Amino acid sequence: MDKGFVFDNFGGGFVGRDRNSVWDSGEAYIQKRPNAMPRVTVDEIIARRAPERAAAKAAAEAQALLDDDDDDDELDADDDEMADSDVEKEMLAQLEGGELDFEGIDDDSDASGDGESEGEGGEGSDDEQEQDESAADEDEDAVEAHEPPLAFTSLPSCTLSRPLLLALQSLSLTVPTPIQAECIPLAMLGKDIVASSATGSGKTVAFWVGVLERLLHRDRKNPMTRVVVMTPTRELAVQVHGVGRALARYTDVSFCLCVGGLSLKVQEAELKTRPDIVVSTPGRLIDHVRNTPCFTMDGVEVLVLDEADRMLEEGFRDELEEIIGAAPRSRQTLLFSATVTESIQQLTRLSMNKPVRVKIDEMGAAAKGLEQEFLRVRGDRAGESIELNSRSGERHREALLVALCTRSFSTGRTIIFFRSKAQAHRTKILFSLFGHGLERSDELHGDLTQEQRLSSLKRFREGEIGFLLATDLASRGLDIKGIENVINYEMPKSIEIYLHRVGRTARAGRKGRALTLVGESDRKLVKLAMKHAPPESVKQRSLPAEAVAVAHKTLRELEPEVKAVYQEEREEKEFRRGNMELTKASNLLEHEAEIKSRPARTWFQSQTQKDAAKKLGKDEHNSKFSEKERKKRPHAADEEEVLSKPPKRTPFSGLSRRDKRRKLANMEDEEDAQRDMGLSARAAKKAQRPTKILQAKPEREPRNEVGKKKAKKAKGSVFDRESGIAGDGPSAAGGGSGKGGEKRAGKREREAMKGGASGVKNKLSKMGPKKR
Ligand SMILES: Nc1ncnc2c1ncn2[C@@H]1O[C@H](COP(=O)(O)OP(=O)(O)OP(=O)(O)O)[C@@H](O)[C@H]1O
Repeated sequence: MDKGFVFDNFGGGFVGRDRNSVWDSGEAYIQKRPNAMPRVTVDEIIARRAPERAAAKAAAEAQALLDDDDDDDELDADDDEMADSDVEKEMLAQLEGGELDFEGIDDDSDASGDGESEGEGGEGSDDEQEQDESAADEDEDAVEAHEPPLAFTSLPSCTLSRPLLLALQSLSLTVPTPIQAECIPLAMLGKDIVASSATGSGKTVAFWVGVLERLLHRDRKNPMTRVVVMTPTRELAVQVHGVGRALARYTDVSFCLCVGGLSLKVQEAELKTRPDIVVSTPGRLIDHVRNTPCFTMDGVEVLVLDEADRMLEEGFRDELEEIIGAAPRSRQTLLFSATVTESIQQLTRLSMNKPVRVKIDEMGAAAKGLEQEFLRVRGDRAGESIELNSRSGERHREALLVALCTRSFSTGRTIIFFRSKAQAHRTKILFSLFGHGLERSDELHGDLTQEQRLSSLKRFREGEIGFLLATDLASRGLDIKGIENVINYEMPKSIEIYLHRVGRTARAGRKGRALTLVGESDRKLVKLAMKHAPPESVKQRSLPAEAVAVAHKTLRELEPEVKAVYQEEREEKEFRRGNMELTKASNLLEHEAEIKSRPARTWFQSQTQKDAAKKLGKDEHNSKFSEKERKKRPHAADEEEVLSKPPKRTPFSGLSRRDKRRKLANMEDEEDAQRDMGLSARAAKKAQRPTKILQAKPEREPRNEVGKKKAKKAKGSVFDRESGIAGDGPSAAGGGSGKGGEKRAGKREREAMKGGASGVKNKLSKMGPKKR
């Protein structure tokens, strides 16, 4: 392995301008429904409302001319607005007071903050970046001018086939990255692999080359699906599929992309041709396994899980178990991710064959060219006037974001991550209304149609828009050339999610910048993020108070318009729903016979189960650092401890569903057997009991209610009382706890059973006289 590996200048962006041929937008798989109403976008609604807005603006200006005292208007504002202006004042005071420095981040490293407030410094850093870019471009030209080295010839101990070498060369991939150098030979040998390396280090090529090389030697007379590659998101599947096809362009290997949200029919038709490779998301793959007659996983020789740790999280786990169960045990399994967690270790123990662990970078290390900035959001502390997630707290963040995006993040492409779809959508509305370049933005999250999602991504990668407002749907694997900045609107809930998000920039040896808005409660995660970063790459950013205040004021003025857009969206949605119902009904009337004759599809999960799994997944994804946990462990020495803590083991941990069921059944059988044994022991003892015992009633002391209850519990079984065990002390009769007593008595009974009926007899004969 080349320890001193440095990326050449071609790297960074399978789907960028330079590698357009790799990118397959997945459009071919989109099923066009002629009768379906297209969804209206935020931009369309805003454009439609333009005349209304202009009229409202004109009216407001006219009113302003008539009304001299603007300040009085401000005072008339409702409570909310008062709260906002309070926020503004407080913010200004804090910012002007220079309170923005926070512990945990090197105080010496706030140069960028100073630069920002001076204005020129911020510009300067952008210039530097541009210079870097142009130098990089020049270098590219220079390298293109002379003959490039033959691709991947430096791979130790293996030789790749010519079609693959040619494809690698055509993609300007000449020297294998460390993860590729390690994994390709192992994959070609058919070994199971668990591989991890930093984001943007070339893991996709690492598994594709090994897989494709194996496929070149397949039995062509017997076509079948031999390789299944799975990814957690549809967009990543589209990208991975595109890279695979580009690498296989000089071979006869065939592919099929099977992801949710795209046409089932197109996929079914392709699966009929028995493609060598299927790239899929788990849900859709199960659908095909169950419902597409010609598709089976019986011939699968290689199973690849990209972003494997995510796939093993709640929400995907059950699906994955079903898929793994459907593939032959003799298959080769390859797991790749930048973050390898305990869940992967569990899988390796269960369903992999002596996997080789390849680890290039330290867990928690971000890409080398990444500059990490943190901007403190004041008032996120509990008890302060601006509460986290309160409306005013949210507006404070929005103002900071807008100020950032109109200033130092206004150039280059920026991906902004949000925890919720709702906030991503609201920000899209705000950006579009705000203008000043922010309207060049699109959203990417699960509330959009697949067509819209792919279109957003396409526009972003082609540079049509500068801001992609995304949820964690886009946090893993996406490799888009030219993403210079990542902004985290809020700190994600775990260090893994943080690493994946910021890993969308600074890929393949390029430089990039990630800025995170952090609150007081995020301090520990910030420390964790800094742990593996060189000190000079971590900076604290501040913003001029005036810029934030201006943004705040404008956003507040836009609020009525935001509400109007929401209203239009609601109406639009209702209308679309009605239209859909109508189309459905008319289809049913027109094609009733055909629809009813279709074989019923079977589903892996019902909609309720699906929703529950989705929710669980979401909770697990977002709650690695739940507030509850924080409160419970306020003095935890190191948050990493929490991360590395293995999940609580239950008797069923790590078992497949079938084994779980089997174990449960065995346990139930055992319980039944024990219960039967107990019953027969009791029956045996009963038979041995003297028929009549004449005993004077002991004199009873008066007891209070509690005493009565205790006495009732302490009575134990008839056997205990009569055999005298009860008299041995409170514990013997279960005096302390009725249950405990019963348990102990049960044990004795079992012991007695072990010794057989004679043992019982002996014991009883020993006890009998004592009692009597
Ligand atoms: N051998 C190579 N030489 C130069 N560039 C490469 C090489 N291999 C891959 N790259 C570039 O590295 C970039 C990142 O690759 P890839 O998407 O596979 O990273 P990754 O490790 O899977 O990242 P993530 O963890 O974010 O999924 C790609 O744009 C590709 O162009």
